[in-house]
Amino acid sequence: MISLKDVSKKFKTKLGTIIAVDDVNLDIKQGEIFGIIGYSGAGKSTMIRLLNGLEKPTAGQIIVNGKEITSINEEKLRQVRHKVSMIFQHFNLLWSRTVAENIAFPLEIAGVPKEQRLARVNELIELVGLEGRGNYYPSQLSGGQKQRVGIARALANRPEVLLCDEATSALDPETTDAILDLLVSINEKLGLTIVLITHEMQVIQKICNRVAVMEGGRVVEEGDVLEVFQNPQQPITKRFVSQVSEPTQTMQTIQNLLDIYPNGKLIKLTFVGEQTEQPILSRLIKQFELEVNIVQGNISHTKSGAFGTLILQIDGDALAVDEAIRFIHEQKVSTEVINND
Ligand SMILES: Nc1ncnc2c1ncn2[C@@H]1O[C@H](COP(=O)(O)OP(=O)(O)OP(=O)(O)O)[C@@H](O)[C@H]1O
Repeated sequence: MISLKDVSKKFKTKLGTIIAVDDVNLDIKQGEIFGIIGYSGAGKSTMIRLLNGLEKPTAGQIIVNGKEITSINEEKLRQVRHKVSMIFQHFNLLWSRTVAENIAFPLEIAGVPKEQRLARVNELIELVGLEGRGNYYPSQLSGGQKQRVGIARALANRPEVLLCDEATSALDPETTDAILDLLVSINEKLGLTIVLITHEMQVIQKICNRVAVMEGGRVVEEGDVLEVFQNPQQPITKRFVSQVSEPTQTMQTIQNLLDIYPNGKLIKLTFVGEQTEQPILSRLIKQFELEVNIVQGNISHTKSGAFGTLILQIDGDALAVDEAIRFIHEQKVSTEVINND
């Protein structure tokens, strides 16, 4: 559906050249929800602007729905843009227009006759759950309702791709969940491809099929969400995953335990699927004469399945501790020793 081949984007500034996107290769499949995650300055916004043709790459090719958008003329680019729609963190609504008039706006620009426009607007109002709000002004709506208007407006001309630019970052956690559920239902009902950029791993965990992690303009890791959660490779990915699986209090407890018991070992186990059903902990305690302390346990649900993490503190004879870790490893449970660094 969308392919990026060796794409780079450089900006020339007074302070020198900034490489916002650095040699990126990506393939986003039709009908999937694809997440791009990174901290501020990683290059996410530039990526999304490249995908809708608002920026031209300095090098490389971008193919959207079979069309190479890097070299086509303005007229053809407009046609492609018609199929690629966008929603924004701050909604970008027209404040002097009602909900219905906001949703109708792209239809007016596309020259859709009034009667069809009205019918389409009503359909969209129902789709996004804003029945009865058509005559409200944006100032009379909650944040979540404003984003629903943004989504309805983005869908008006039946796009094939929806780009979401930090679409839930201005919303509280409950409203975020409701908007993410709406995006999933739209993706399923309409078969729409969704590409979202975010700095929140919860968003990726909840709705994405696949994820790309960006750092310094590069895609440093990419894969199925469940796999990336289970087995993050890069330090930055590990940090993002721990946003979800290890609350801040746990990190504090871990630090305290490392300080109090410098001799014991803290290990993190990651389970997936049927591994979660094995009595590994009781076997460990029966087989080894060690002190085993549960620091934290957690189960995270992703779109393609659940995985669990368990942080244990094991103390006792150093050789027995190493053997116990080997034992856990043999049960095909991913094991990581947490060090004081
Ligand atoms: N038009 C521009 N001119 C010069 N530099 C730019 C321009 N747009 C982006 N940059 C620079 O490119 C880098 C990547 O920026 P980008 O906005 O894409 O990152 P981001 O991950 O979206 O971060 P944020 O969430 O803070 O917007 C930054 O160093 C930024 O300052």
